[in-house]
Parts: sequence; structure tokens; C-alpha cells
Amino acid sequence: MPLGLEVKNIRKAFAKRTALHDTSLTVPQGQFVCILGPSGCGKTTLLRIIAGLEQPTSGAIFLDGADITARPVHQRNFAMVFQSLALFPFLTVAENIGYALSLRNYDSREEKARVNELLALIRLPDIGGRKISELSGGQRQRVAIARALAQEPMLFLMDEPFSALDAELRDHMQVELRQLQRALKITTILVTHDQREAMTLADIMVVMADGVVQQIGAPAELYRNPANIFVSSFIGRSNLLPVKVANAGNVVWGESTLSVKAVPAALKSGDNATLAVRREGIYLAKDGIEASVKFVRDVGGRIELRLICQNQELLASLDPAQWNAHARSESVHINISPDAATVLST
Ligand SMILES: Nc1ncnc2c1ncn2[C@@H]1O[C@H](COP(=O)(O)OP(=O)(O)OP(=O)(O)O)[C@@H](O)[C@H]1O
Repeated sequence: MPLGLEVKNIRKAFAKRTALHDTSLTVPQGQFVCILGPSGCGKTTLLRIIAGLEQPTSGAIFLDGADITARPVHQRNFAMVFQSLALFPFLTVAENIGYALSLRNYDSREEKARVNELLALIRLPDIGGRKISELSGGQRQRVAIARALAQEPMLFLMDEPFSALDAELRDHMQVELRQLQRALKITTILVTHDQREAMTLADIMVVMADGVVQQIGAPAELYRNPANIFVSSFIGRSNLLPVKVANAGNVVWGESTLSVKAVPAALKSGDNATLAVRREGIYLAKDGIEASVKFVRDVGGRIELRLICQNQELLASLDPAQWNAHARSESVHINISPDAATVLST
């Protein structure tokens, strides 16, 4: 059974800055991993080290159990798609894909059949004869993916491949890539700063900040159980409430006691902490905490409320039926669902 890729204790120091501190992660065979983080957090450096374009200062990379840290790029058989697609603009689509096939010693009939197969895969069967310069952004993107797949790579690496596309096309391409990756079961690592993109694509998300991995897990897991304040704010947005840990799985926020699903073992009764509350975790309840409504926004399907509660501004996202049932009043009472609230070290 193949093991996939293992990144072990990678560190990368540039002259003036350490881009990666002791980074480890496992990419199981056939999985889609998204490395997510703000600009400058070290995600491209990590991808380049995995690709073999950059050497780590220390640490090692294993592929299916073999140490490949010193293996040159051209011996890794990894395919790469970057934001600048590096297609040859004045060659045709078929010639671009054929170029990636040239190492395979196909005769011209076999090469033509393989190009057609790849074009069918990206659902552009009729564009083999067109020049790259004559294609739309989305078509170019798909050709770059087809060319990468032509290599039959062990690993597919992508760095912000959709950032040049408009929002609608980006959404579309994300779904297509995900379907293609599932069908081909090709182990894929994609770098992005866009949390929606990562949540759409990833089996496993790796959240980074300042050269340090903050959390690794399935998208829903990171959303529900963020490990720290950075992750809770970067993956979806959270209200951050200053609280004190109380006994019996409760926390105290201002004058109110709130029950929570868990308190981290490192926190003791009386400690200060932060309660990260998802917007949909706030609901209206007659016996809840008093809040005034500052702003109401109907965002189609949900009602967004900006509330002031215990001198703090909160953002809530309600079901329209709930809002209508409460007579759309300027003064409301709220409660917080324990499932949508995570206690974090401050
Ligand atoms: N060749 C280099 N020489 C010196 N410093 C570098 C080099 N490459 C990257 N860095 C620094 O390392 C840090 C991480 O850079 P990296 O490109 O990995 O970040 P990133 O998360 O991919 O950011 P972005 O989303 O903006 O591309 C940055 O502070 C960057 O300035």
C-alpha cells in the first residue's frame, strides 16, 4: 500500500528570515491537501521544497517511504501548475500537451490519441488545433492541468492556480478540479490564501501562519474545532469573546454564564480565555442575554445582525424565520449554542 508524501521537520532559513519553522505533515496517497495561509506565511516555500525547486535548511521529505530530499526536480515526476501557467502561447493546445508527452516515446498516432484523451478529460475535446493565445482564461487553465496530467505524475502540485480568474470561473474550475482529482485519485497539494477555495477542494487542510503550521485536519473539523484564535478567525469568521473559565464546563462572559462543549486541558478554573463563536451559533431566545440590534442585513437566505451585547459588538447570522418570529425588534435576547463555540487560550 503506497504511503504518499511525508514532510518531516522541514526548516528553511533565508539570509534575513526563517520562512519555515519545523514543519511536518503527511499527505496520504490519493488525497487532496490544501495549504492555506496569509501572504508571506511560507506556503510557497513549502511547496517549492516539496517540488525540489528549493532545498530545506534541515529536515527531510519522503515519498512512499523513500527519502527524496536530495532528489533533483526532474527525477521526482511531480507535475506543477502555478499562477503563471507557462504554456507556450504560439503553439497549439495539442503541441503544448504533446510537449509534456515527449519523454514517453509515443509514436505520433499514440501521442494524438493520448492528447485527445486528455482533452476529453478536461471537457475541451475540440480545441487541440487552437493556439493558446486564442483561448479564454478558463480554457488555458484547463489546458495547463491537462498538460500536467500528461506526465502521469506521482504528485500534483499547484500554487494559486486560479487566482487570475474571475470569481465565477474560479468557482467552476474548483469544482472541475475536485471532480477530476477524485476520478483520477491523484495525490494533490494546492497552495492558496483563499479559505473558501481550500474548503471546497481539500480532504485535508493545513493552516499556516508565520512559517508555522497552526492546524491540520478536515475542513469541517477545522471549522468546528479550531485549535487557536488564528485558525478560528481565518477559517470562517468568529466572534471572539473574552471569558473566564468556570467550573463544570462553563465559562463566564461579563455577567453571564455560558455552557461550552469542552474546555482545553491546559485551562483551569479562573483562567482568562477566548470564546470563539460562529455567527450561526448565536440564536434568539426569550430567556437569553439582552442585546441591541445595530444593523440588519438580508444576505439572501440568511439574516445578518450586528448586535451590541455586554458592551461588545457581535455578528449573528439567523434563519429568516427566526428573525421574523421575533417581530424584528431593535432589542433582542440571545443565546450561544455550545456546539458553535470553542474555548481557546488567549
Ligand atoms: N528566495 C528568498 N529569499 C529570501 N526570502 C524569501 C525567499 N523566498 C521567500 N522568502 C521569504 O519567506 C517568507 C515566506 O515566503 P513564501 O513565498 O513562502 O510565502 P507565501 O505564504 O507563499 O506568500 P504569498 O501568498 O504572498 O506568495 C516571506 O517572508 C518571504 O519574503
